[in-house]
Amino acid sequence: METVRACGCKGIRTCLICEHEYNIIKPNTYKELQKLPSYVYCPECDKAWPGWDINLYKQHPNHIGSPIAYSGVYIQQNFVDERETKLLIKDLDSLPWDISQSGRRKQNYGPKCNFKKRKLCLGNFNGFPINTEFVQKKLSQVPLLQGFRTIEQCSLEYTPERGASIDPHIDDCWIWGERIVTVNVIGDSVLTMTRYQGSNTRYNLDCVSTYPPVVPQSDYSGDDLEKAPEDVVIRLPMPAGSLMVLYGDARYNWDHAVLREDVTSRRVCIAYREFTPPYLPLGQYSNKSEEILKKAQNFW
Ligand SMILES: O=C(O)CCC(=O)C(=O)O
Ligand SMILES: [Fe+2]
Repeated sequence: METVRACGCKGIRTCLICEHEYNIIKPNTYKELQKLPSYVYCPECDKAWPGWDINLYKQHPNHIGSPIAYSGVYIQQNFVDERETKLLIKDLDSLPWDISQSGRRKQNYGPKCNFKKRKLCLGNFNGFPINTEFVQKKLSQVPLLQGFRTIEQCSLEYTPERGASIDPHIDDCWIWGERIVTVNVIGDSVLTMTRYQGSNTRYNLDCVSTYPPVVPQSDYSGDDLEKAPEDVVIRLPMPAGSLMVLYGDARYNWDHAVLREDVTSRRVCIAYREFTPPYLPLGQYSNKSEEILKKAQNFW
């Protein structure tokens, strides 16, 4: 699909709008993944239980079946309350939304990054909207996020009308640090995890071995639990108001995706990213990031 599309999709990315306009038929990832063994992660017991329906996590502590361990995910429910959610949505919607790919809209505040050439520049980055400052303050209170310095904040909007989704991917590993933070503002949804099978050259994964981990690697391997099959799907709940952090194994060894079928009402989340160690103060490339880190302290 090389046609320039008004919806914002390019190449292999599609949404309902361009699929209808250009009669694009795509394999149904949701249906395909449903054929595999699947587990639903429970934030309360930090284990994944057999099943597909995301509501299964709500059965805690009365889960059914044999759980498996799933490492590298932290979910804090009710991270933002109803009053904060209402304020946040009103304030985000008072700022312009840009169209993005696969039916999403976004509000991106951060430096310009060329992932292919591994080049970073300030662009027009001037910090973050003042009305979102309280969220960053709350993030700084989370023990797992000690030392997290936000350098990119990106609001994302998904609607069922546009059939919005995000294809399975790993976030870039040259510039974006270990902890991938998402604040789910409205619209319960699901992050679907599948094992990454591709090469080390994609997503700049080859950079990971060149810097130290930020989150200490735990020695707990879930030894007492059953092992996950190779071809497995792990479903992570993203209820409205919750905080999610991906790190370690879940961050680097698994693709994450938001499937169209899991967007049943308007969903808005805010994604936060930090620099990799070489771009932090004292890092090898700190001279390239100094100005950006300064701008990132600003709220306008
Ligand atoms: O919408 C989400 O929760 C995931 C977004 C995402 O994976 C990304 O922006 O890289
Ligand atoms: Fe991502």
